[in-house]
Order: sequence, then C-alpha cells, then structure tokens
Amino acid sequence: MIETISELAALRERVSQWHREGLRVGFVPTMGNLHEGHFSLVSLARQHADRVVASVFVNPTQFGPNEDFARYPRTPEADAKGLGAAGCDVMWLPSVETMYPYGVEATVHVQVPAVSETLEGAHRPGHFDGVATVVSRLFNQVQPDVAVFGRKDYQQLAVIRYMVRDLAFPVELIGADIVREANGLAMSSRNQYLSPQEREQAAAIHRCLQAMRESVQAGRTREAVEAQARETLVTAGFEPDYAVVRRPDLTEPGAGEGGAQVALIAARLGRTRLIDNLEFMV
Ligand SMILES: Nc1ncnc2c1ncn2[C@@H]1O[C@H](COP(=O)(O)OP(=O)(O)OP(=O)(O)O)[C@@H](O)[C@H]1O
Ligand SMILES: CC(C)(CO)[C@@H](O)C(=O)[O-]
Ligand code: BAL
Repeated sequence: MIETISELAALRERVSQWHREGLRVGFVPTMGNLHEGHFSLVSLARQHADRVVASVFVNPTQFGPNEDFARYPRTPEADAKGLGAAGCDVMWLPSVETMYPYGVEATVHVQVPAVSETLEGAHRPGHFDGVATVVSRLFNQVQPDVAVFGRKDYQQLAVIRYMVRDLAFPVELIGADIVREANGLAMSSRNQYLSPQEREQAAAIHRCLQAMRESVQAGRTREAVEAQARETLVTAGFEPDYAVVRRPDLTEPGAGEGGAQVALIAARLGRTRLIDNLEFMV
C-alpha cells in the first residue's frame, strides 16, 4: 500500500526509520501526471533500493513567466495509484509553503552555471536554477541513498550530476533509458497537450534524431547535420529551438571526431514544446 505524505516531519520519521533498519532508500523526483516513463524510473529505483519515495511537485521556480505552470496537468490521485502499482512506498506531495518556507521570491537559490546556460538553459532562462534549487531541497527532505532521473531530460541529468559532485550530496545518481510510444514519440506529461493528429506528427522528432545519428556516423559534418535537421523539422511543421549534436558533456564535437555523442532536439508543435535526444557512438 502506498502512503501519501505531505508533512516534512512525517516524511523524516518514515525515512529515518528505514535508515535505522539498515534499508537503502531510492528516490524518483517528478512533477506528477505520471506515465510509463515515470513508472520505469520507479522500477529501476526498486532494483537499487529497498524502499522507494517518489515526489510529485510542480515546481514554480523552474517555469518561465510565459510557460505552462498554471495549466500543467495535476493528477495526484491517479499518480498515487500508478506509483503504488509500480512498487513505490511513499508519494511525497509537499505544498509550495513546505518547499519554499520563505516564499518563492525570497528562496535560497542553487545555481549550476557550468552546465545550465546552453541549449535548454538558453531557451528557458532560469529553468535549471529552479531545477537545481528544488532538487537540492528534495534531496535534503528525502535523504535518499540513490536517485533516478530520466535521460529524456539529458541536460537536467548533467546539471544534477554536477551539483551532486560539487555540493557533495551523498546520493548515487542513476540515469534511466527513454521510454517511447509505439511510434517513437518520447513519453512526456506535455504530450497531453497534443491532439491525436499532433501525436502522430510528433513522432517525426525521433525519426529526425535517428537521421542525425546516421548522418554523423556516415561522416557528414556536424554543421551540415544540424542544418538538415532544422530543415526537416520545419518542413514537418515544427518550430525548432535547437537540433544539435554534442559530446556527452554537451560541448561541441570537433570535425570528424569519434566516440560517444548525443543528438538533442527541442521543438514546438503548435503550443506544445517537446524535447528528445538520442545517444550514439561514432
Ligand atoms: N519518456 C520518459 N522516459 C524516461 N524518463 C522519463 C520520461 N519522461 C519523463 N521522464 C523522467 O521523469 C522524471 C520526471 O519528469 P517530469 O515529471 O518532468 O515528466 P515529463 O513527462 O518529462 O514531463 P514534461 O512533459 O514536463 O517534460 C525526469 O527525470 C524525467 O527525465
Ligand atoms: C526533477 C524535477 C522533478 C524537478 O522539479 C523536474 O525537473 C522533472 O520532473 O524532471
Ligand atoms: N521534465 C523537466 C521539467 C520541465 O520541463 O520543467
């Protein structure tokens, strides 16, 4: 039976009891409106821990003023059911006041400038400050031994890795594979904003990532691959924010460089902004 906890004292009591019993605690942070992608994170956490906590918190500090904070889907009852079925022990459901006791404006910020300013950070100014700020306090609240993040949010995982190392959080990080719909579309809460026709159209992002991988592996220059990808996306009805090839640390690979690389896309389809990526070897 999953337990929903909204008071910090009760969460602390539950987790410290587990730690006293010598149990390893896994943690999956989310913004709720959960789908199979999130549940795969819970399953992975279960493989690495004896007990699993998942948080559901739509974090105001990571949304820009013109973004979808107000309309972001909030479905806590369905989330609790799904988490319970996936093997989660506690759903941590804090209020904004619990998360930000001095208020959102007056909060202590955690910033990770080294990884935050490019790509998503360039298009969503302040986004990763909000993510690092909330994840640092979630780690302090939950005190997990291991935390699982999806590789769909590739740059987010890089930001969290940097923060964990730099601030010496005693948390092991695990990146989970991207879970996709049958047509290749990466699962995402924001897919709910898409019409049935747009859902089909949105699968073009994954096909475009695959084409980018093949072109890089065939020896085309990064610049040519990126230009072609933008053109493909525009032709398919998207407004791309970026379509790029990067090293795993998100720096630009040199001409003809081999090794591990990642193609990343962020693009708007109507009012919906989607991100996806594909890791590959050259
Ligand atoms: N399709 C997926 N496969 C693997 N992990 C995922 C997937 N979708 C989300 N996640 C991971 O779940 C965690 C919580 O993400 P979040 O609640 O923002 O879900 P989301 O579906 O990505 O929502 P959004 O539409 O806001 O991007 C993150 O670590 C994210 O990378
Ligand atoms: C990690 C996270 C839960 C922080 O709000 C969020 O950015 C997300 O859902 O990926
Ligand atoms: N999945 C990352 C959360 C966000 O887009 O704000």
